[in-house]
Amino acid sequence: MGSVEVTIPVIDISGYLSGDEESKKKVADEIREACETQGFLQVVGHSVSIDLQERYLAAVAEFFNLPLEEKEKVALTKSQCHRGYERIGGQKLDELDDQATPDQKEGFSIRRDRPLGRFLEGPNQWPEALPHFKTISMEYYEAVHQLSKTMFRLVALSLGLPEDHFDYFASDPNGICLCRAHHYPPTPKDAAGRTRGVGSHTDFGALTLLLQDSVGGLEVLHKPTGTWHPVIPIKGAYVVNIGDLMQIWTNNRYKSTMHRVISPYSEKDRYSCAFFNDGALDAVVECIPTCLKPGEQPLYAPLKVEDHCIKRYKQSYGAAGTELATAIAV
Ligand SMILES: O=C(O)CCC(=O)C(=O)O
Ligand SMILES: [Fe+2]
Repeated sequence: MGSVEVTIPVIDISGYLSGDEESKKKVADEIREACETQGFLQVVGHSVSIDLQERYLAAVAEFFNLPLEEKEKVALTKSQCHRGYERIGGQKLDELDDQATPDQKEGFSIRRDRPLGRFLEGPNQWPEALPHFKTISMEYYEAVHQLSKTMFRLVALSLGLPEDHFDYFASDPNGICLCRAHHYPPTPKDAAGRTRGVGSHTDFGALTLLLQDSVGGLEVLHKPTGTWHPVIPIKGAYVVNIGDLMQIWTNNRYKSTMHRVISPYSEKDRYSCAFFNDGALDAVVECIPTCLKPGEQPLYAPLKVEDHCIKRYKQSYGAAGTELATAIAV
């Protein structure tokens, strides 16, 4: 695939979690290097157990296996706060091609459960046909949110900032984190490599943690050559990538990289789950002064998370995203 080799670094963070100062520095250095080059890395030696990941992915597979009418009972289109089931083609995430076909994936989104409030704030929807799905999903949500907070701490250290610099954002109890499970149906040989699981996009938030099974298909763009490179699945690992907000904070020092899911030939279904930490609606993201080199100016105006999310939801959900944004504006 092209003549350049792009290897996504695998970083073991157990030394950081042990609290040993030397190891903390080493891990922070590795994170910096990965964020400055490709903006993607894989994390192992973390706090989420393989047992929990496996139980969760098994429950996700059970959910997507339900008859369509059961899944439609908890459809995202019935939610006023963007939670629940998205059928195949519900979202179109392609920033490179206007004519692209909608994404060939189903999704199921959850966030923190709360009363209906502002944009994206409200209750989750749960399938009655699968009573244990709520318990395991929320257990997984809490565990991956915890790891997300850890990753923000590591990113802070990697930028030479106090370790708790992003805590207000990553741990805000009013945060609008999104945990979205995906199902990509098997791809027949004649469609392999051409089926768009997810179109090319960057992630809107600050930092994404993705759990993927062993099927593969996630690819990242190497911008200088325009070539795509696979993120090889590693059992138990999280693919961590920089999102748009972190790119703004760091004035492009940390890269929010285009990625996509191309479906390889497979008789197996692919399952993945992405956790996006977008902070709270009122958070304002702007260039961190120490990320400016002498003589440099901020490349982006300060951005309120709420405005940014409304814009990006409209872009990727079309009419449905617009309805959602209008609903909250009144
Ligand atoms: O399922 C995957 O591997 C990636 C999904 C993704 O990039 C996204 O949901 O933003
Ligand atoms: Fe993504």
